[in-house]
Amino acid sequence: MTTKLVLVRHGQSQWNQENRFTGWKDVDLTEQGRAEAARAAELLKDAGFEFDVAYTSVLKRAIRTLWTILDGMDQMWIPVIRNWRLNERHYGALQGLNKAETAAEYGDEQVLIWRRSYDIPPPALELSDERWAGNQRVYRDNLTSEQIPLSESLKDTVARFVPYFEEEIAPKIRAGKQVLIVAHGNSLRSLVKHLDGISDEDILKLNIPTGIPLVYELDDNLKPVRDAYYLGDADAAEAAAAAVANQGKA
Ligand SMILES: O=C(O)[C@H](O)COP(=O)(O)O
Repeated sequence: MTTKLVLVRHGQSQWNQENRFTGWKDVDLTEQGRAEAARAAELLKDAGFEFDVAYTSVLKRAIRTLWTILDGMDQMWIPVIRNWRLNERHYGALQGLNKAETAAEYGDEQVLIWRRSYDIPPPALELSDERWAGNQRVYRDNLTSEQIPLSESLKDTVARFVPYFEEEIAPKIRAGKQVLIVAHGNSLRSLVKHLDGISDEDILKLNIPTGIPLVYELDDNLKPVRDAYYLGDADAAEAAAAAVANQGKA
């Protein structure tokens, strides 16, 4: 049996628009981001998707994207599960800084390492930093202090998201349920790495554009039976991914 799994990165957020490192900062969608989510709904509806369950993070840019997609598809009734394990990779002390300005200060190469290396985390937050996620009820009440990151590499993101995917989401897909996951650039990169078996080196080149549904067709072992593909205009998706890559250049 082949089962489809759809991944969507949230639409453009306020800090995407301002080109700032976002991570766990809970910024909302821009008007363009809302339009991207509405367009994703149209593409999914036209392709005939009927979802059984949806997963998202506890960050409003992803939640609102999911709401907009389900609203546009008239499937708002399906179960929605929010979990912090789908959150964006934590960007540590870089959260809030402008990406191009950071590249001008530290160099494009250093910013590429912080953004895309597999196991090198960005500089860590101090526990006393007002940006520390433990100051917010959503994390203080639901995570242990060890689970609240001060910074995360992609490897750290894989370590918190992929086991959740395997334990919670994979059984649903194996049971033939049509699953929608709306998450973030780097939490989705960690899942794509896992599904496609991408090496630690090659994952550096992978960029995921905002608001475009990425479709996997998976066999019973959750191995892709063909390359995953973006719905809609493939050239536009490729150009949008290239634009994401360029955000970290001076
Ligand atoms: O957290 C962020 O800034 C973005 O969601 C992803 O950023 P990146 O493409 O710079 O890793």
